[in-house]
Amino acid sequence: MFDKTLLANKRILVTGGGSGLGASMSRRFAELGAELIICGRRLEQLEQTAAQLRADFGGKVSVARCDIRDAAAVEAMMETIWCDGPLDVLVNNAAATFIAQSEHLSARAADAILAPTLHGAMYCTLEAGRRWIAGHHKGVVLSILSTSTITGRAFTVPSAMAKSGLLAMTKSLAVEWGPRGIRTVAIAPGPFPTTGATGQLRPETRDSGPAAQNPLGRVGKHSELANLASFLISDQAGYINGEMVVQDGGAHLRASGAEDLLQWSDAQWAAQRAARTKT
Ligand SMILES: CCC/C=C/C(=O)SCCNC(=O)CCNC(=O)[C@H](O)C(C)(C)COP(=O)([O-])OP(=O)([O-])OC[C@H]1O[C@@H](n2cnc3c(N)ncnc32)[C@H](O)[C@@H]1OP(=O)([O-])[O-]
Ligand SMILES: NC(=O)C1=CN([C@@H]2O[C@H](COP(=O)(O)OP(=O)(O)OC[C@H]3O[C@@H](n4cnc5c(N)ncnc54)[C@H](OP(=O)(O)O)[C@@H]3O)[C@@H](O)[C@H]2O)C=CC1
Repeated sequence: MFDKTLLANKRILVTGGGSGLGASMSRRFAELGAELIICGRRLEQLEQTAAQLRADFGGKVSVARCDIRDAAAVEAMMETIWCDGPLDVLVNNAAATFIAQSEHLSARAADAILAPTLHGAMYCTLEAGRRWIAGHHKGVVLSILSTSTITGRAFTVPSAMAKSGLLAMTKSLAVEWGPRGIRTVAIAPGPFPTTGATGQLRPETRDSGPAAQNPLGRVGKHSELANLASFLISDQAGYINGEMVVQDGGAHLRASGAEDLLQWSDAQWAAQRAARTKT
């Protein structure tokens, strides 16, 4: 659907690019000619994904082991990246969440979600943005958000708060950094099955499937999200700034996606907490 050179000469950092939707986006970006850097905490996972991309598309793919909760580590990663030249695109994809009754969230539990999802993405954005501005280089920040930014979402409140904060960042920086040649854009995905999302959000005891709840009767395909992301970061989308594009089959127009959990009994929630304690 795109010219095979859509992203040629683009140097792109994808946080959490070793697995899940980050890996699927990275795959499409590589196919469209981009040079990639993928970061995450699990080096082996990153190396495996990078090796596959190199084998399939032959382009340059590097890995950076980085926990984005650590501001100093993010700064060091950006320094290393910029040694070889500026980035053109940052994709804020890495995030964390889990389902929990909010009254049972400890401060550490809330921070476990806010730290990577909100703070980590902001550290990455600031480190890239200040370098783009200093070097008079154009840039794009694409953040992967959620429809919880529109509906709110029960039982994943820290995630909904973090994603809403990043939407505010996207809109605010569009105005502040637009004149410096930096675009900020976002995608709000609906349900796209990944090991991370399924493991954190859909325990076997949760019976209501997202496909059945969706107006289109299905979950999203990774290729659909990867194509939208490719367009938004490309020069073809050069006049889109400060926007979040929803890609959920219309699901949020019907429900926030947590309504089934309102039916859970305290005993079910206790079992959910106990299952977490055992792992
Ligand atoms: C909503 C749709 C949009 C978003 C979708 C996605 O993001 S999909 C992507 C989804 N992908 C991912 O999420 C992938 C990334 N996920 C991760 O890196 C990890 O799973 C983590 C950071 C979420 C938790 O790391 P960890 O287990 O090493 O954490 P830790 O040992 O450091 O504990 C810190 C505190 O948190 C507490 N706590 C932890 N889990 C639970 C729970 N299930 N239940 C309750 N509480 C929990 C734990 O008890 C502790 O508090 P305490 O007891 O000390 O007061
Ligand atoms: N899948 C879905 O249905 C939906 C997903 N989203 C959003 O899409 C994005 C991708 O989700 P998905 O692919 O499902 O999630 P996954 O859990 O599959 O992937 C998360 C990625 O983030 C990385 N990561 C997590 N914490 C850190 C950290 N502290 N530092 C660096 N990297 C980190 C992980 O790598 P590692 O563990 O090696 O660090 C992993 O590669 C997220 O922003 C999510 O909120 C939004 C709505 C729905």
